[in-house]
Amino acid sequence: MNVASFISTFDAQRGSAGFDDYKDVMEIIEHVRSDGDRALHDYTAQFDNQTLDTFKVDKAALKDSYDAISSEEREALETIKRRIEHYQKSIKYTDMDHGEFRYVYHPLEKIGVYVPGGTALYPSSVLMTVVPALVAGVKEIHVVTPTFEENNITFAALYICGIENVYKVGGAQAIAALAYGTQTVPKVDKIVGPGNYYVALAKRLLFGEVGIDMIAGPSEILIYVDQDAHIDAIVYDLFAQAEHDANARTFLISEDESIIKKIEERLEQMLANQPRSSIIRASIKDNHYAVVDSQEALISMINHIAPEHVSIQHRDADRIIRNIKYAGAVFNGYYSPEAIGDYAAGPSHVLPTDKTGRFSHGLNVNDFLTSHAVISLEKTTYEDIVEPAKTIARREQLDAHYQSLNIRTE
Ligand SMILES: NC(=O)c1ccc[n+]([C@@H]2O[C@H](COP(=O)([O-])OP(=O)(O)OC[C@H]3O[C@@H](n4cnc5c(N)ncnc54)[C@H](O)[C@@H]3O)[C@@H](O)[C@H]2O)c1
Ligand SMILES: N[C@H](CO)Cc1c[nH]c[nH+]1
Ligand SMILES: [Zn+2]
Repeated sequence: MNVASFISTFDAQRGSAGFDDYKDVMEIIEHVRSDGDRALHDYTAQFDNQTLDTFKVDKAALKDSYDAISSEEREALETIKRRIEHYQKSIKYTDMDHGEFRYVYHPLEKIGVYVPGGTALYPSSVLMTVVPALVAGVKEIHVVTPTFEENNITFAALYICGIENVYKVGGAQAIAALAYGTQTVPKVDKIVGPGNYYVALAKRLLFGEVGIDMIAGPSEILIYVDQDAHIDAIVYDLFAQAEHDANARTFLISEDESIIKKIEERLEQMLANQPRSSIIRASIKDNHYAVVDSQEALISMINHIAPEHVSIQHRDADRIIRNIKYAGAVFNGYYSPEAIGDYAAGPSHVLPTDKTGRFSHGLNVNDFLTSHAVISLEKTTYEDIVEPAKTIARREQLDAHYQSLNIRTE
């Protein structure tokens, strides 16, 4: 497929929700808003097959989970946590004080974190969301997750982060619970974190009632290769995103048609023995690859789709990466596979999907801060800048504005 038809097929197939999906998720949201915990019980039974006495996780259960993981797992979580902390601390804004104007930053008071748990455990998503929030100074963090097994590594990661408020509930109903509050789950100011199609749709619908970080839905990767690509490594890189969800998207691009053919053949062979092969097969569509005839076409394709992950395993990687404007995160070369970013590189793996990278960015410490300007002018500065303000106030025919400015110059 060439680039133009690839882009139009992509746009046509894009998972923008149909009316029925909106209707279903709106119904879930409305039920949670009016019936609180009772609705959470209903949906947890319907979608997660769980009948729970309470959603709130006992603090002791978090500690038990921590005690139950191996020392190797504990060390891995702690090492990754330190790396994420280090990265997030280095990008925290500091106050800029120029004497007259400054911005002040405050951590958000009360946030909700969605940690996915439908088809896999996500302790890495605990670290990638909670650590930036802690670095920002958020004091009250409430975590929802459809993680029901006893002594699990997601709870262990929460314990390591010192999180005490955890609720076993997932999907759109968990987002609605955090947005409106229920008898058990408190209303928060902002919800962050990734999740499947239903979670992403609920965040979309509830934005405004509650703050959201971004649309971080089903995973995506675009991989650009040249003829020297390591075929098996590329197949695993594609599988690694496809295995998250039947709605994940993978794109394989090259100017060399023969390498695409080789990767596609190998992909079929390797799929036979791959765990989660049915999810992978559902996710990898027949038309997920394209042959580009120029790197300019590739770059415009990337900037159009703004994929969650772009992996460039091509001899011209540096030149291409310089020209990418919109993407969740960009991975340069063979030793920067996307999966290292999922766990240990440092930047959060919570990234915008479904083209929303054109206007939003990966989760970071600044998503947990609000800011406001403080303007304090002396008479001389006021007099220096007031005339253009008066001119525009007059032109806007907002007389009180004009008088408010003018009276101070008389
Ligand atoms: N973009 C990112 O930054 C990022 C990061 C990590 C993971 N992810 C994505 O997170 C997702 C994890 O998905 P998951 O499903 O394993 O876990 P999940 O926790 O996101 O979703 C599970 C919940 O979905 C709800 N659900 C399932 N089927 C439903 C239906 N038919 N109707 C209504 N609700 C339904 C259930 O309540 C269940 O608890 C994947 O899509 C993965 O790609 C994205
Ligand atoms: N690739 C996912 C984001 O799309 C993040 C993740 C968590 N664990 C493994 N992978
Ligand atoms: Zn992943």
